[in-house]
Amino acid sequence: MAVWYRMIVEPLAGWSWQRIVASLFCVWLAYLVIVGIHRLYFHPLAKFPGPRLASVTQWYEIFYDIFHKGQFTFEIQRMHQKYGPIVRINPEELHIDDPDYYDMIYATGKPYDKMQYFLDRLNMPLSSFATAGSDLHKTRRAAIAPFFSKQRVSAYNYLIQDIVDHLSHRLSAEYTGTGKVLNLAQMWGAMTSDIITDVVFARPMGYINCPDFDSQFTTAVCDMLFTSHIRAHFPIFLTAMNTLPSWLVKILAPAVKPVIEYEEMLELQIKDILDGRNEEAKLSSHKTVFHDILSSNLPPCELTAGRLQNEAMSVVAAGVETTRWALTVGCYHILANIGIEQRLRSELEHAIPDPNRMISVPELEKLPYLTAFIQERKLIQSGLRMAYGLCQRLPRINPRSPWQYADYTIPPGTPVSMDAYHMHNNESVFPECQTFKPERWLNNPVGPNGTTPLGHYMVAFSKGTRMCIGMNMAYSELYIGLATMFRRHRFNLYETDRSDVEFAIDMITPQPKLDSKGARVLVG
Ligand code: HEM
Repeated sequence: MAVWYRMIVEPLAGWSWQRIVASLFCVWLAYLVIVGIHRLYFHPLAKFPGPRLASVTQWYEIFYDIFHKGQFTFEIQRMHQKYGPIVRINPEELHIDDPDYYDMIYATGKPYDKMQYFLDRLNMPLSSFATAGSDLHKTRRAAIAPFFSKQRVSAYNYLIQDIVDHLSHRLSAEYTGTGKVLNLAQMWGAMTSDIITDVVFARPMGYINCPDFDSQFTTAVCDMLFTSHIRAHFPIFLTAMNTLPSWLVKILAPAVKPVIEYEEMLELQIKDILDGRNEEAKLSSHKTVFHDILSSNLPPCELTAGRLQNEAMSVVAAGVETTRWALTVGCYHILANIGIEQRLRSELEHAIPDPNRMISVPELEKLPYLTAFIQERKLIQSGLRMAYGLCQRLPRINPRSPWQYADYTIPPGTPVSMDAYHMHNNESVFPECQTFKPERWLNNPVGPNGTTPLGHYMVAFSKGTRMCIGMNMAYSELYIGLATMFRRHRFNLYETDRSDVEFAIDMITPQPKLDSKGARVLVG
């Protein structure tokens, strides 16, 4: 008989089940106490400041993420107010609030990893975005990078302008002067979804034709974000969900049905592409991201349908919600500040005499006020809690050497995070950071040291080797979308105030208060 049986099972033979359960409970408690003591006094991060409870248990973060609905980013801010610029926010991770340290963590050309447990959040483990190790990430990113270069994105600008023109025609036909209420987030969501599906798959889905611009696709992307904390903290749910047949999951969890349908749709599209059946792509005037991936140096194991589906999902998830929210918040602040709206309109009218003949993105980039506005919108995305790209922290790991922060030596392998929310809320860099001021970006402003350009502290797209790969496309969407809409249409806010665009809930991307009906306007 096995030794373990003689040592463990035989002595328990005479025990009642109550005694066994009570004993197991005591062993579990003792284990927790030992782990807690280790984390508090003997862990490599024991000397770092922070709430003791957060150092002892991950449940501190879970409480704010899940039970308090996306409030951990705000809790981190409170920790910094109490404990200083470096805090231990959970048993294994540090967070830094110091704008001058950003370049150290988010450095270019450094082999820094991402944190594994964060990567389950979006259920796309094979994407570049969710690849923890820096070497594999570098290979995967290199395969999609050419597609997102400035030059290639410039070549797609006509597609973006076409989609925005279509949207603009719809506003003229259906909304202008009719009293019909327009939900800005829905409109921009339909647009960003169409831009991505057209550019990525060369298979435009026509979401901008949906009644009220209410596209199921955008809703699915949003729903995906709303389950992200549960997936991050309890990956078992994800594993269980992934092993069940999708028809069953759709019945058991109807809320995730649109997400699953969306994934299935992507899978079919990718199979079409791999089988050469993607007719739209063949007829299309431009290469899709898959042309780049398939003609890259990636080995065959990196070119499976599952991997490509994950990559596509990540591009869609990263590109739809971020840009949609940025445009929505941008519009709100233009309309809520009459002086800003007038100044922007007069610049656009001067630069674009005929509203039906829009100018190119490079020409739009030269308009100082529109550019300042877009910078300030980015600032607001992160700093003023009104909008964001990604509001959640972005942990990085230096696996081989320590980082030094002030007197603290951070052990190799420790996840260290910073985020745009703290960066852009820093009063020493952005005085009156709660005020929306495009003017702060005019005349080449500098940071607090008097020499570093202010733009250096803008991190909405992050920095370094893992920074946003879609930044050029996002800029094109912002320039073309805002310039076209404000050159051609007049909007008045409808039953909407700042709380409808204010960052209240962290679901990786910022979400407004739960009972918001959205930023809405009437088109004049
Ligand atoms: C205003 C709009 C946008 C903002 C603020 C934004 C922000 C960001 C940030 C902060 C990251 C870094 C995430 C991390 O470190 O974990 C990121 C990554 C990424 N973004 Fe964006 N993004 C925007 C638009 C887009 C668009 C339009 C696309 C694609 C069409 C896109 C595709 C991606 C991808 C694929 C990554 C992962 C890159 C990698 O891991 O190498 N993003 N984005």
